[in-house]
Amino acid sequence: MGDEQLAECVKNADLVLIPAGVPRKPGMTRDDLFNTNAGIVAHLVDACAKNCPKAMLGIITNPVNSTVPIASEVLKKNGVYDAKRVFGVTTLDVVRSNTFIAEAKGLDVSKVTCPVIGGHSGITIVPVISQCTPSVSFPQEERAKLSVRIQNAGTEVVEAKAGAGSATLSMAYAASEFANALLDAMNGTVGRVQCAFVRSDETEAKYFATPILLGRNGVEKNLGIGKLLDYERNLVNAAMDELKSNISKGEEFVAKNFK
Ligand SMILES: NC(=O)C1=CN([C@@H]2O[C@H](COP(=O)(O)OP(=O)(O)OC[C@H]3O[C@@H](n4cnc5c(N)ncnc54)[C@H](O)[C@@H]3O)[C@@H](O)[C@H]2O)C=CC1
Ligand SMILES: O=C([O-])CC(=O)C(=O)O
Repeated sequence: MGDEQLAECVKNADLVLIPAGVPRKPGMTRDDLFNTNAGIVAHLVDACAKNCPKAMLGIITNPVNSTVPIASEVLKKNGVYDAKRVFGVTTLDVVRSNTFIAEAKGLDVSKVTCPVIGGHSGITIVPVISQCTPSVSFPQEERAKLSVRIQNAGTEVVEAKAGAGSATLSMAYAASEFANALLDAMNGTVGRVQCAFVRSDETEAKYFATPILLGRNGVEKNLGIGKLLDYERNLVNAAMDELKSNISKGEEFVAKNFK
């Protein structure tokens, strides 16, 4: 797509979802996509900054832990950054958690909500099973197994598709859940909550996914991490180094490549 077409495509948009870029192949981490996808996201967000500066942005392209900081830095360079309007879409981690918990407990998946906090790759994905609604309990060994399966679920799909891509359709489902919740909130529905990877003061990482109360202007309130089990707190601690390094990598990319 040429720049003019792109400008036309996003002109005056209220919400832009960005899933453009390459998906993983077996043996790759999400971070391995950085070299290809960083520039794609920066280019598309730059077009948004110039043609729909007030739009909500939902960044789906991996590595989300880096592409969200990239989007934010590009918006800053354009003088139109509003942290309340930039989201990394991590809903698929919640969809997976809900599904696996419902399967394990014989529950109706549409009635299960399990927050997932942190980031969107491997050990940075932290399912908070202790905060699941309805309340569920697992022996520690089973909780740990389930948490690791949720962390590796994207890789499980990439391996199963054996080079034919990643979880495209479940990502589309998750993105529509996220987008519909945000659109409802933008139109005045009160009480819409989604976990998303946003600018955050919850931890020492500048961006961190937590449940977010959505409103007309995007992030209405960050609902925070809440109470964690020691096991979950250890998962958050274990995520920190990778998360911070993914975030810096995104910021440095924009600092180096965009004047
Ligand atoms: N956040 C999440 O939960 C998830 C994120 N993903 C990520 O989403 C991205 C897309 O994955 P899929 O849809 O499975 O891949 P896909 O290959 O099916 O689709 C990628 C799309 O990006 C477009 N594209 C490629 N280069 C572009 C460019 N320079 N400018 C504009 N568009 C471009 C392609 O034309 C294609 O339509 C990948 O980075 C993947 O890792 C995938 C699943 C879940
Ligand atoms: O794992 C991948 O490469 C795609 C993705 O983000 C997911 O399925 O959650």
